[in-house]
Amino acid sequence: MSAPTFFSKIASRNDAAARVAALPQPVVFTNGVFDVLHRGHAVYLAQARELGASLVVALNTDASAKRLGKGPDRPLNNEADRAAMMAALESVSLVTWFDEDTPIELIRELKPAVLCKGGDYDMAKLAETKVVEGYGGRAVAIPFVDGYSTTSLVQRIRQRP
Ligand SMILES: Nc1ncnc2c1ncn2[C@@H]1O[C@H](COP(=O)(O)OP(=O)(O)OP(=O)(O)O)[C@@H](O)[C@H]1O
Ligand SMILES: O=P(O)(O)O[C@@H]1O[C@H]([C@H](O)CO)[C@@H](O)[C@H](O)[C@@H]1O
Repeated sequence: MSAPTFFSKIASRNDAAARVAALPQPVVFTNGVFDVLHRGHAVYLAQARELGASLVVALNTDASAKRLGKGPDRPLNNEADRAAMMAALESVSLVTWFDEDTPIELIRELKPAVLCKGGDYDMAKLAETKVVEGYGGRAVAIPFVDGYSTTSLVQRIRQRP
């Protein structure tokens, strides 16, 4: 049996710029850990995709994700597994990674037309917003879907007897 075609949506950091340039434009970009997927992520990504013709998801590498301090054993899913789950979603056009603390360098390189985060972020306070607006792009917060977060899901699973 051959590998599912969605694996072809995964691009190395080195290949990301060329792959993004070949996507239908305008490109929407988002970033994050996306450790254990939940409904909030699925709705968020589908709504982000509607803001353009393609959606690029940049995942924190495992080393970068660990530095965010979400917990000593986070991420629970490694970077290759998180990328596979992202690529399997219909709303996602391309998946890549970044190893820094923020996606700023990658955004400078890819120059997406739209930068998205969930409504748990104030876009006006993000350094990424200045970068995107600096080349004529826009930064958009997608409404938060209440009651869904990976951290609360993991806590609930761990509390079960
Ligand atoms: N419930 C939600 N509704 C809308 N957007 C969300 C929701 N949860 C996360 N997002 C967005 O998804 C992206 C990735 O978020 P992240 O992987 O940190 O999810 P999380 O559930 O908050 O995880 P954690 O609890 O581990 O911090 C971010 O842009 C975030 O704003
Ligand atoms: O999954 P998260 O925690 O939403 O992802 C983080 O987002 C940060 C955001 O873009 C700026 O605060 C980013 O800097 C961090 O590297 C994670 O991707």
